[in-house]
Amino acid sequence: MTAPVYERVALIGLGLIASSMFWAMKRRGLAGEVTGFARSRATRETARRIGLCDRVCESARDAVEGADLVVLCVPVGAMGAVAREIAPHLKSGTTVSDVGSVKRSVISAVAPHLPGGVHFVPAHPLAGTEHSGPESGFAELYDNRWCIIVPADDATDPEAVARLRDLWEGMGANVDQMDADHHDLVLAVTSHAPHLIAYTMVGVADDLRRVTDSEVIKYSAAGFRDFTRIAASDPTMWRDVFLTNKDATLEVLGRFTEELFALQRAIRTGDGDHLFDYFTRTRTIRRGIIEAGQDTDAPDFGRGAPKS
Ligand SMILES: NC(=O)C1=CN([C@@H]2O[C@H](COP(=O)(O)OP(=O)(O)OC[C@H]3O[C@@H](n4cnc5c(N)ncnc54)[C@H](O)[C@@H]3O)[C@@H](O)[C@H]2O)C=CC1
Ligand SMILES: O=C(O)C(=O)Cc1ccc(O)cc1
Repeated sequence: MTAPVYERVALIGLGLIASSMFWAMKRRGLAGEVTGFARSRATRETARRIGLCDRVCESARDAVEGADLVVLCVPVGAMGAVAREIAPHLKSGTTVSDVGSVKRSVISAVAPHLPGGVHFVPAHPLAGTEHSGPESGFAELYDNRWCIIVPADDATDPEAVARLRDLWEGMGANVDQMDADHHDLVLAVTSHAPHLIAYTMVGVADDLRRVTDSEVIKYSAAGFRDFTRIAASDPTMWRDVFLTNKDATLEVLGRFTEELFALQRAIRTGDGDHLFDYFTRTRTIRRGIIEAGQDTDAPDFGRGAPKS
């Protein structure tokens, strides 16, 4: 057990990410009391039944009252509305953070609502699964994964940043810091575009089912199974990710399409050298990741550098 990093933490939105935070905080005694709120009554009832949060409140206002840290764990498109609702009830000196997969749009949507005296320290744990809801969380989700802290501006109180860093490290994560635009571009390459490609591939296979009958499922190889896992991710969350990280995702998809066309052309023209060289280059990238110790064949990404 460690000393609590925060006496009072409020989690708004009680799905995979918030529930994993709760169990991870409890595992190491990182928070005195954790309150929670979710919009749906059914989610609040489930949370109470499984002991998720020390106190599940009937309003966001009650949950944040007196909190030292408030973490917004709702879909990216809902962050602004939640910030507006809680803003008048935050005490001075509170830190507001979030866990959204996109940072620039969350900063733009949340920051204008927060009163002076409240520290805004956005963050993004690079850890998740295709499951959602209060029952999908587990204490180990963040172990040895990256969490990226993205201070809203240069004037952010360094002590507030350091404290949030302590919390994420206590929950098992390795913490890095980045600016919002860089974060959104990196994530468009490593997470957002790959998710869209998985959604597309599963959609294509489903279209072809008319031709292949149930063989798509029967003979699906490991690669395709990974696609189906990713394509089972929450539709609301991913709709919001693409709508709010529009520019970076479109930039990456533009480059992806160009490369795909070049590979398509190589196949059509029988240009084996092009295919061989391309696959040799990509194999080197994969080997580099393994040598850096950033992959252990885990199904999800975001494994942080091993703790020394
Ligand atoms: N699922 C993943 O793998 C990861 C998700 N994230 C980010 O974390 C955030 C939460 O994602 P998950 O926990 O996976 O979602 P989830 O779907 O499991 O949970 C979301 C929760 O927010 C609640 N909610 C939705 N709108 C609300 C509102 N307006 N007011 C109050 N509660 C509301 C829902 O009822 C639900 O309890 C998202 O912003 C997502 O981008 C970040 C890293 C990984
Ligand atoms: O399950 C997977 O493969 C993921 O990619 C998890 C994930 C999804 C969204 C994020 O913003 C961060 C991590």
